[in-house]
Parts: sequence; structure tokens; C-alpha cells
Amino acid sequence: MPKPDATTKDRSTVRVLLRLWPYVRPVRARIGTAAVVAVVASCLGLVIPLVLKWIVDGPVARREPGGVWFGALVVLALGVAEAVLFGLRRWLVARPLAGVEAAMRAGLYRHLQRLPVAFHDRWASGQLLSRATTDLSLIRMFLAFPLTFLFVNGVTVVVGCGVLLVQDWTLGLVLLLPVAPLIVVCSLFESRYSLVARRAQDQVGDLTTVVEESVLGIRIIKGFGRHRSQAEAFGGLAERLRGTELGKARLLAGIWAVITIVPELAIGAALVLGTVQVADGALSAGTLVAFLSTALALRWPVESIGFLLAMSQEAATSVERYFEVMDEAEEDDGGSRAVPPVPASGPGGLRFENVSFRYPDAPEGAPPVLDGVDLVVRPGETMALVGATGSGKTTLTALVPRLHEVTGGRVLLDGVDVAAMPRERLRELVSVAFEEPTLFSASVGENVLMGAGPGGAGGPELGRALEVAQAGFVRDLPHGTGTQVGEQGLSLSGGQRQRLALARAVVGRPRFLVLDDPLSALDVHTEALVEAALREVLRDTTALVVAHRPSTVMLADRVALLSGGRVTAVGTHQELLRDSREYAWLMSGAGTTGGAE
Ligand SMILES: Nc1ncnc2c1ncn2[C@@H]1O[C@H](COP(=O)(O)OP(=O)(O)OP(=O)(O)O)[C@@H](O)[C@H]1O
Repeated sequence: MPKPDATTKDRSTVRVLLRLWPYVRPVRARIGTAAVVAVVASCLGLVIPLVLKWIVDGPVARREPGGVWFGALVVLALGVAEAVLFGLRRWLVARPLAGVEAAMRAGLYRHLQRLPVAFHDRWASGQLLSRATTDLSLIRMFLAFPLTFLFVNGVTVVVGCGVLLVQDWTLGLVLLLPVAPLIVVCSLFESRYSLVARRAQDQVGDLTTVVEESVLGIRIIKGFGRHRSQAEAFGGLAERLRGTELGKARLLAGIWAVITIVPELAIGAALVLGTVQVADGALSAGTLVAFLSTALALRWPVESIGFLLAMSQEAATSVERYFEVMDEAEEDDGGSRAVPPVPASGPGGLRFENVSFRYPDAPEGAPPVLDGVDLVVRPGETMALVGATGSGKTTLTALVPRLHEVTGGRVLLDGVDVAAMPRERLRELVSVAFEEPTLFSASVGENVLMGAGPGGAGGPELGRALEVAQAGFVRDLPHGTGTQVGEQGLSLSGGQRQRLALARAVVGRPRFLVLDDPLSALDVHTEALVEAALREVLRDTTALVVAHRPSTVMLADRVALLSGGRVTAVGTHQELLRDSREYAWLMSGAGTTGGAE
């Protein structure tokens, strides 16, 4: 994950912002039209000083009230036209830019779903949330405002300078004198601001992570009375963010002051010089009025450059942060992978052949979690997987549905390497239930039927799955299977959640079932009932069941003992009790304390 202080020194803001083009392309006509409308509106503002010059040197000098009124009406009409055109610009961009933001957010969400579990292990959820919210809003604001106005103001300033030089080139040059130092100051500001903007946006991500953890872990916080320490952690991060935001404000104040004061000084100098020229008769009063009005009309386009640049920098940082996620490679679908061909008619069941695995973020030099695992689960057989805490049981089961990719060897389902199987096919074949059951904010029925795939199963299958999982409690819920489950299923008990997760695993009648200690939260009576019903399901299924307790092991035909990264013994429960001291020790209950690690 990128560090909060990630440097942005070497990046080109323009190149970064250009990455938005694929999203902006569909609405380029609207944005282009809006920019042209804004340029016309802005340049209309520059015509007003010329009309003033005509009024002063013409009707006013000749004392013609009619001419003065006519001039005033023209100025009024120009002002109204300018306002209407700016309104039109806003209307033109509002809807398409909301569409761009929505498309980018949808793209990010879709991509997050397809990124491997290893990516989600590495990235804090708050960093992802802040990218999907704050960063995308900043990008929309950039497209709506600074993108157009940097262009519009740039054109206005160039046209305005032309007008100034045409009216009086010496006074024009006086006004243009500060341009070079201003450019230097702006570029210095840009490079500094990009660093602070990046830091602030990363810190927002860190803060979001803490808030999310505090909300999800509210039971632990309350249970252990950790309000104060959590508040301190939050306060520390909030203070850090406040400091960074103040740094941003200081930089912005500095550039604002320079950009405001320097042109004001130039206008002051031009005023003095112009007045002397009018007194000498070298310049008409109308020309001086027009000159100064033009210069004043250019104040806003120049002064706004500071915050437009700041907003652009923030947007560039957001684009960078957005694409840090989007550039991560999605899981490959399997079908495209170069794996040695395997006969589809090979030996059936589930096979691990010389499988090794190490987590991508494991410390250098740490031994692999799995190292040369060989295991065969025959078709229709249930294999219990037993091992000390941390021996790699969960890791091994995760390799079957390819939640992680093996780093060596292969996993075969009915003779086909899972790495060569399209994910959709793999999901049809394999169902999983984990010790920590995750439910979604949906109805009980929808949560369970998630295991059957789209349109895969109906009411009878749902009833059967709930029966297997002994989830009769669903009938007593206010709306039965239609009852909404709270966020993460926290409105249900741990055992109830586990039974729904088990129902979800069996509802699609999968060919292969991978259960990671799925009954750990059940009381012994419910466990016995679930096991009795599960036996029926397991008869037609090839299953790998992680087991910590002898009662769960009893579900299995055979047991495999995982130790030191490999399977060291396979046999029936009785055989292993007799032949393996480690297994006997684990089953005696002493192993559940984790002392065998
Ligand atoms: N995402 C991860 N990144 C790095 N290391 C991990 C990750 N997940 C697990 N590990 C490490 O891999 C090893 C095996 O973990 P695993 O969860 O597979 O063990 P287990 O046998 O299922 O344990 P338990 O019986 O306690 O559930 C542990 O040392 C653990 O610290």
C-alpha cells in the first residue's frame, strides 16, 4: 500500500490528469461546448471597457445624454449576456460530470471485486473507501471547475493583454512585467502543494480506516472499555490531518497573497503613469478608463489561478490514488493461464500435488506456510483436515476455490488443475463455508441463495439447505426467510450466522465442499443435529473439512494431519489416534490451546 508520504515529485500533473480522458471522452462534446460558452462569456466582459472608452471619449466628451444612455444599455446587455452564458455553462456540465463520477465509481467497485484476496489483505479498507468517495468528488469538482476555468481564464488573460497592448503598449508592458516572476512562484507552489495534497488525502484514508474499525468493532471497544484509547488514536490522526490541512492553507494563503499583491502594484504603477500621460495630453481619458477597466477585469482571472492550481493538484493526487488501485492486476480467469495440459478424464476427486504456498506479504526468509503438500480426497469422500493452530489449514482450504494462488504444485478437481479452470466453472463446482461467517445486508433467503449462483436454486432448495444447517430458527424470525439481516449479520447470534453460512455452502449441491471449522460456534446438541443432516449432504459430495474437535472429525471418512507445512499422516480417526502422537495430542484437547505451534 502506498505510504502516506508517498512522493509525487517526479510526476507530471498534466500526464496524470490525462488518464481521465477515457472517462471524459463520452462527454467531451458537452465539456468542450461549455468551455467555448465560458470563453465567450468571459471575453464579453472584456468588451465592456471598450464600450466605456467609447462612452467617455464620445457622448460624454460631446455632452450627448442620448449616447450615454445607449452606451449604458449596451453595458447592461453585455453584463446580462455574460451572466446567462455562465449559467448555461454550468447547466451543460452538471449532468455529464455526475455521470463521469458515477462511471468511475462503478469501475472502481467492479475492479475491487475482481482483485485478488492478497490485494485486500494488503490494503486498509479506509484507503479504498476514501478513494471511492473523497477522491472521486475532488475529480468531479476539477472537471466541473478548474479544468474549464484554467483554460477560460488563460484565454481571457491572453486576449485581455492583447487589448491592453493595443490600447497603450507602454502601460501594457508595465502591467505585463510581473508575469515572469508569477510563473516562477506558481510552479514552486504547484510542486510543494502536490506533496501536501497527497499527504492530506492519504491521511483522510487512514482516518476513514480508524472510523470504520471503530464502528465495526464497537462491541469489543465497549466490552473492553477502550473508548479512550480509540478516541486517542482517532484524535492523533485527526490532529495530523489538521496539521496537514493547515499547511495546505498556509501555502494557499501565500500564493493568494503574491498573486493578488503583485498585479495590484502593477495596476497602481500603470494608473500613475497613465494619469501623467493624460495630463500631458499623450493619452485620452477614455483610453485610460478603458485600460484600467480591462486591467481590473483581468484581476479575477489572474487571482483565481492560485486556487485553480491547488484544486488541480488535489485532483491529480486523486487521479493518482484512483489509478493506484485500478492499475492493480485483476485475478486472471484461469482459462488463459499457461499450465501443463491435464487429461480431463484423470483421477477424480480433490488432489493436492506437491502444493506449496507463501503469502506475498510474508517476511523475507520466513518458511512457506505450505511446503510440498500431497493429499488425495477420493470422489464422494469426506476428508477432515486436522493440525495445530497456525499450521496452515485455512490456507490450504483457500487454495481450492483459488482465493489464493498456489506458489508451487497444483490443485486438481476431477483431474483438472484449478488454475486452468475459468473462475465461473470453479465457483459452480466448489462451495465454501468459513469459521467466521460473513452475511450481507440482505434477507436471510438472499444470503443463503447466494451460494446457488444466479437463478441456481429456488424455494425447495432453500428449505432443504436450511434443514441441513438446522436453521429452524429462521421460521421464528419476523418475516421468515424474508427477514432482513443487519450489516454483516450482526443482528443474529454467532451460531445462527454459522448455520446460515453452512446453508449457503450446501444450497447449490456443490460437487466439492470446503468447510473451515463450520460448526465451532454451535452447542453440542445443535452440532450433533447439524452433523446428522450434513452426513446426508456429504454422501454425494467430495469434501474437505477443517476440524478442531473430535465430533467434527467424526463426520469424515478419513483424516489428514497437517504439520510443518505438509501432510504428515492420513488415515481413519482410529488409525491416526493409534499411530500419530501429535494427532492424539491434538484430539485430546491439549492442542486447542495452541501449544503445538
Ligand atoms: N494474509 C496473510 N498474510 C500473511 N500471513 C498469513 C496470512 N494469513 C495467515 N497467515 C499466516 O499463515 C499461517 C497459517 O495460517 P492459517 O490461518 O492457515 O492457520 P490455521 O491452521 O487455519 O490456524 P487456525 O487453526 O488457528 O485457524 C499462520 O502463521 C498465519 O500467521
